[in-house]
Amino acid sequence: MSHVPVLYHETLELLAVQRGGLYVDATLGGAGHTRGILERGGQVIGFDQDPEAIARVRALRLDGLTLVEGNFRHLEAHLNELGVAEVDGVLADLGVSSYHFDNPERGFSYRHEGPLDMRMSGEGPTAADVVNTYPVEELARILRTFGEEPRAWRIARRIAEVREQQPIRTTTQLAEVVRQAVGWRGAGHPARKTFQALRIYVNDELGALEAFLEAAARVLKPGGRLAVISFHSLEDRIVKRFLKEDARFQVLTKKPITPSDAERATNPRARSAKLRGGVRV
Ligand SMILES: C[S@@+](CC[C@H](N)C(=O)[O-])C[C@H]1O[C@@H](n2cnc3c(N)ncnc32)[C@H](O)[C@@H]1O
Repeated sequence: MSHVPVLYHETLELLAVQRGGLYVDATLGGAGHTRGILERGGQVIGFDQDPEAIARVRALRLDGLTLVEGNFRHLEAHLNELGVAEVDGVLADLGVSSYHFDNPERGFSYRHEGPLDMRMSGEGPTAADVVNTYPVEELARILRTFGEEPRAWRIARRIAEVREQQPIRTTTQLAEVVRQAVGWRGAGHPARKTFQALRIYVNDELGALEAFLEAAARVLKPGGRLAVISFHSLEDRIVKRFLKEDARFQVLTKKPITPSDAERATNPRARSAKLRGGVRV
């Protein structure tokens, strides 16, 4: 298993890494982008809420990297604990990594049989808890809001029927319930949006992103840069609006930077990536 960093050169260029500068990588993952910052002479404080990701990167023993196991929504508090008041750049490459998708035990993929978990941090309610205990109206709202799933009601009702008989415990069980509810017409698995919705909800990804952007604005030095890679329209909308409307930033990306044809061809995970950046004024 490995994770190929998305928009690698574009992100490092946008961050304008300076030798001796201090950077936050809010989403370490496999430390792909972090290695690039370190190679350019920057120091990195790297966050990940997933203990497995932190352990993997710790084993790499990278010079110049300080590790923080925690949610990036608490960026400012963690930096305070480290005695750091301001930094030269902040990067976030949002969502889950290939390590998550490729490990069936984490429950992120409808393609592999595994427990219906989806928690990045391993704490709090699982996707199975949500699917098996939430009222049908609330399930439908989650699928509509976080999956932009037009057939949310139909799927939620089918989930409610099935769980009356027995709880839905695995990824492929849920994928099959969704297929029963809506059929399989177009390209792509019919459960894709349902899985996206549950993942975003279980990890409160949008709430964390909003808190993170606010914190980034407070910890960046004037002239410091913020770079964010998002993978779906809900998070991209939040990043775009924040950079445009917050007077503390000047937008560096009028249009988002997207992967080249070559990157799309070699890394399917990159296909929906959008990179946006701003400079702290
Ligand atoms: C797309 S991967 C990052 C990959 C990394 N840029 C690389 O090149 O190897 C996102 C990582 O961020 C972590 N993550 C997602 N949301 C987070 C949050 N709110 N706080 C801390 N870490 C988070 C995930 O656990 C995952 O390891």
